[in-house]
Amino acid sequence: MMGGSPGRKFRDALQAERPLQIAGAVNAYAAMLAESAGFRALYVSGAGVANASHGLPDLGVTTLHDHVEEVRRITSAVGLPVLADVDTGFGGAFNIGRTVREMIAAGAAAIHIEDQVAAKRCGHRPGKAIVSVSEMADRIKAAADARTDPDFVIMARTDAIAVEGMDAAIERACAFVEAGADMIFPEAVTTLDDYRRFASAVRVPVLANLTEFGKTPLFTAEELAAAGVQLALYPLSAFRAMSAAALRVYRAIREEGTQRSVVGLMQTRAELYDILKYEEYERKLDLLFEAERSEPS
Ligand SMILES: C[C@](O)(C(=O)O)[C@H](CC(=O)O)C(=O)O
Ligand SMILES: [Mg+2]
Repeated sequence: MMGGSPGRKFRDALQAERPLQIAGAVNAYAAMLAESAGFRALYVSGAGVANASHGLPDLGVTTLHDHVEEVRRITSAVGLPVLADVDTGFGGAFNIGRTVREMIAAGAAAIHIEDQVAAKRCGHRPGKAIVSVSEMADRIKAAADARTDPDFVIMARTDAIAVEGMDAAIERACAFVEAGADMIFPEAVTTLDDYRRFASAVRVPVLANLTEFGKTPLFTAEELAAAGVQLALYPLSAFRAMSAAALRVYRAIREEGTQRSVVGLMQTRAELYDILKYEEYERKLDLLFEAERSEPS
């Protein structure tokens, strides 16, 4: 187990694996599943917080508190470093400072903050609008200034490719690094060559967002490594799979009057307990009660 602050652990994980694969986890149990599958880092997706926890679209409706709460639940359940999506930072400079402090207190290792206007959209949908380079640079400065742990990672996301094109997006990314961003998340990249261009221009780690049904092809880790990408994000992959499976189960029960045809889709009780370390808890209870019984009254 690597030691240090969550930010340190995230930076160490990046050294241990190229690209560092980061798994989206929509709740604490999903985080445990990802940990058991061997991931070294986790992601709290803004879309995940909105869709999975609140039944809302990813349109800037959720609050700092909603995101922090999700991070806290996950960092309480697993020891892996967590990258948290904070959308546009939840307000002006003071709000962004508060966002960073609250995220550090909740145990996050890193945040990504984007250059969309506050009424943000999913990065893979049309109709995005972005703030000026200087306004976004101010967001980064406010975030970096609020850091209470120097290893806490501030990642700048730019949504500019869809709005202003590749050249402008690369120029922006360079300005954000200048303003203090530790890593860059270019959103909705469409080719490996574009990743290569980003990686060689910014000289800090670049993240590829491999969200399904979006604008970025599902490049492999190997392809991304060859293009100089250092972080590979799978924000909603497990959530999409869980949702499809859940709907099949709900429908089968309604249509067939029994769940028998879909039991094969389910994780068994034994598998669930294995992930939760249920038996360890039971043993602890037994020991506690034994101790109580043997205490003289
Ligand atoms: C990465 C992302 O910001 C998220 O909130 O998970 C989304 C993912 C998605 O909507 O597929 C985004 O790319 O905007
Ligand atoms: Mg998001």
